[in-house]
Amino acid sequence: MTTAASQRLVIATRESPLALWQANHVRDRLLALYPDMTVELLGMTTKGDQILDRTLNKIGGKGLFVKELEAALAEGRADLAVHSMKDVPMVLPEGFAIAAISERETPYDAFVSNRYASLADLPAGAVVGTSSLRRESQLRARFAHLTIKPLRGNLGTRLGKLDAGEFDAIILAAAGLKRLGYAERIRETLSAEDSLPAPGQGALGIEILDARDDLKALLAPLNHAATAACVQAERALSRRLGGSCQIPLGAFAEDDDGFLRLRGFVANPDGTDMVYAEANGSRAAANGLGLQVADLLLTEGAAEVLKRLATAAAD
Ligand SMILES: NCc1[nH]cc(CCC(=O)O)c1CC(=O)O
Repeated sequence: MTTAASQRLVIATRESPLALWQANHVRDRLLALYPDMTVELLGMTTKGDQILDRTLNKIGGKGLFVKELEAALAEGRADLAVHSMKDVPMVLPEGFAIAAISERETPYDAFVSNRYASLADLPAGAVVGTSSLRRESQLRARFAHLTIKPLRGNLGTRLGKLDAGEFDAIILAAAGLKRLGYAERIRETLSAEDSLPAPGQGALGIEILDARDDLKALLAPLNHAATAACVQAERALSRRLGGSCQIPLGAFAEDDDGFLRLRGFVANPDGTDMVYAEANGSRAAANGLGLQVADLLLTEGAAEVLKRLATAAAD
């Protein structure tokens, strides 16, 4: 058994520029804590990166981005996998754990356009690119006059399609744009009222094999308690509602000195039957808060919305 100081760790990561930025960020933080450690990246291509002509909800959802990385952990080819928490399924496979969630970058969605300064400026028929049912339902609820078209691919690809004139505007996570140095392309940061973020948006998670107690101690300093509690509440809400990217759902928690406010919504993809709920609770009870807001949503109409979505998906 080597000590942490001289340990060699391998981080499994997707090879998109954003994933590599995130893996390098975790490596830098580890090296700052443990200067004598060796940290290497193992780049991998996932199914979610390969299949770009269909929307994620049609090809199996979020799990597509993490399965290959988990296989590398299980086979001992890597010690850690770094993920955007937004891409991590609500239920981890048996034997895996999220050992740390680092401090959140901005959680909000961003409006990006070469022609218009804000969402409210878009004229009738303007074409907005997004493949997220969460973003689409919220846009349609407030701006029924817009045309929503699918947009997939990594960040650079998406900006390229906007620049090629395929869209009047696109909606992206502000966090990814900031990390990759594209902050100046954000024309408007959408508030939580404009576009409630996705569970885990803007937060990074480090996944390990649950049995690796050695890594848990080592990674503990990278965990940010407030972010971890917010993400836990958001994910508990989403999990209770069967959360996946097949459901138009948002969940967003904010931590004010140990006191959480959690907001959630569910709607039809066309923005109708929008159900919204929120509640407050202590950081220590984050999981229960998620379940509480999920139950509020269910009793206020989300149960019917989810049932209709399930029926439609089975057709
Ligand atoms: N769905 C892909 C994805 N996963 C995480 C991010 C952004 C970074 C983050 O939320 O941490 C993005 C891109 C986007 O939604 O624009």
